Amino acid sequence: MMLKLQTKTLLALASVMLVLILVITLASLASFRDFSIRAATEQTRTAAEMIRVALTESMLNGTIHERDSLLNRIAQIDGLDEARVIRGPLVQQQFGDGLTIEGTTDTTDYQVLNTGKAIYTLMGGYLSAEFRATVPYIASSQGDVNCLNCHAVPEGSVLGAVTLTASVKHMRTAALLTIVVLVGATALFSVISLLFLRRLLQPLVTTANEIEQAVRQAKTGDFSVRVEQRSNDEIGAIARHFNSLSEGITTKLSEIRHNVAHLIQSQPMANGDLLADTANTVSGLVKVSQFKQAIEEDETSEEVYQRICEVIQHEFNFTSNSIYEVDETKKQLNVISVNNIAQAPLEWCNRDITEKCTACRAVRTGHCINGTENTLICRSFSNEARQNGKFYLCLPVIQSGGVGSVIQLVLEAKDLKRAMDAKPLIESYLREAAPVLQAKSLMASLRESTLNDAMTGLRNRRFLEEYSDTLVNQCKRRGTSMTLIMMDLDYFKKVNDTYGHDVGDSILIDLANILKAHVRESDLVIRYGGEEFLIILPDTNSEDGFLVAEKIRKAVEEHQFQAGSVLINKTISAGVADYPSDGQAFWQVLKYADVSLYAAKDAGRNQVVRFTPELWISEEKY
Ligand SMILES: Nc1nc2c(ncn2[C@@H]2O[C@H](COP(=O)(O)OP(=O)(O)OP(=O)(O)O)[C@@H](O)[C@H]2O)c(=O)[nH]1
Repeated sequence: MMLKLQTKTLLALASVMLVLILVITLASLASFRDFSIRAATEQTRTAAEMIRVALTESMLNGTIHERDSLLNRIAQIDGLDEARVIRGPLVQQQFGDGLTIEGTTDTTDYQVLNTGKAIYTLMGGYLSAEFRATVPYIASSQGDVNCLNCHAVPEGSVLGAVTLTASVKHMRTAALLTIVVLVGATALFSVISLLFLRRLLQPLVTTANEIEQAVRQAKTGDFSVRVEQRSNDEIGAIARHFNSLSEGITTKLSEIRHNVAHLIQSQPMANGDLLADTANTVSGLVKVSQFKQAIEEDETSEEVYQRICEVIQHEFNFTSNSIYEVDETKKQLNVISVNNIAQAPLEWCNRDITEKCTACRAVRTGHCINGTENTLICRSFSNEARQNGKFYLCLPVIQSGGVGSVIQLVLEAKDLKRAMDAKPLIESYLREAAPVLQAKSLMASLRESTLNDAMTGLRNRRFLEEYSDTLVNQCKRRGTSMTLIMMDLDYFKKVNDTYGHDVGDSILIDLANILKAHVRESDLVIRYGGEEFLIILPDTNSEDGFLVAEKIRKAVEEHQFQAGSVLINKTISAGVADYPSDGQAFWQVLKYADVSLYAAKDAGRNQVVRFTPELWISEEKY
């Protein structure tokens, strides 16, 4: 059980006071007892001396036989209760037993007669009111009267003793009275002190209780509780400072909250704990900023999407999700990832969204599609998923005013609240990702454009420079060969000269289409120079490659090109070389294909020549 501050202080003070009273009582008792004994000792010693003098005088005067009445008179002295003389053995020997009362009565008498030392004692215990003194009379030849004149005893021997009893009752009464007064005064002082202290502690205790209450509330994020300022002393100052601290925290937190709301464009999550909520949201924003830094340094949009996946999975713990991207034509949706797996098959939406991107409601409207309450809001959400109790939240990523991609969270009933709470922060991530994704895709298409030939749409020589290593590595990895076909239009100059460059251009475009139409999707058609084209056939040996080249040659020969208002026929010549059987270096094989092309030209054109080592007569090394 926790003792309150006030109770503890009052208990401590009460204990101190009790001990003080006890000490005062005991000290008073001890000192009064000591004083009583001293006073009674002095009194009885004086009385004993008087009796001795009186007895000596009686002996000298010959009235010793009247000593009985002398002792009775002495016993009448105020404060003395009894005076009794005891005759010692030597005196008894000399003068007989004496009076009956002069015999020894108790051990104290014997002890005094034997030792010659006086005994002073309180009779009957510590608080007794009766004091007894048994004082010996010692034979001495010194002083006024020589005892040895009358007593036939040796010097220093014990003649007898006198036992006196005196009442110390009046002293005890006085002592008890004093103690009562002292204790009473101390008790009164204690009570007054306790009351005063209680009054003094009251504001401190009340303020402390209120602060404790306010701190308790503050721990739950509620800083609205204020403490009443009851005085102008330090306690009042504590209350005042506490209030201004709470005020400051509330204001600053509200300010932070306001700024955070501005940043995430929504009210931050609020579970009632202002501090914890704000801290959570701020740390969420810090992560958003770190995310932004990371994606800016990423190279491709794929890496950015990968990071979005990681955030959704690890930061927000939504494992079922999809990411879709609107393609360049703005007509289709590409699946970027499903459940964090890149380019996985569609799982949560119908196929129609990939064929027509406006089938996706998020793409069509550019708004967040909240399928957490009504899963029928988007018809493209998979029926199967709906029947399996799945919900969804689709967040569009807006780029240049249009939807660039869509992040879809697929949820179970237990995740709905969590998803709605997380939505503003996820949207913050997406807002940061949007311009970066746009920049990456612009960069990619820019880069793509530098690798393509603008007129024919074919890859260009620059692409070949970048891609040749990949092609070679693929061949090595798969253990296959690839065929390079270098081809050139025959007498193309004539076309330009006769029909003009525009006709020449259109013939080149037509030729590019013929070439593309006669190779596989995986083959590469490159505009290598003006009217020179290179076809790369991966995983193809030179025999098959030769057949492809021949097929193309034939197709061109049979094709009629539009030259202004007339149709004309054109032919091509081609040289075929094979990597790696003709050469170990890509550019060497390319040169061999070129050499073969020129051999075809030399042989009369409109033909395909397969490279043979005899064709290579140059000393030039690669
Ligand atoms: N219209 C047009 N002509 C081009 C283009 N690139 C190159 N040429 C022309 O193609 C012609 C090539 O001529 P030549 O190298 O003499 O070859 P050719 O006339 O085809 O004769 P052979 O190759 O020997 O059969 C030149 O007149 C170039 O100007 C282009 O993009 N458009």
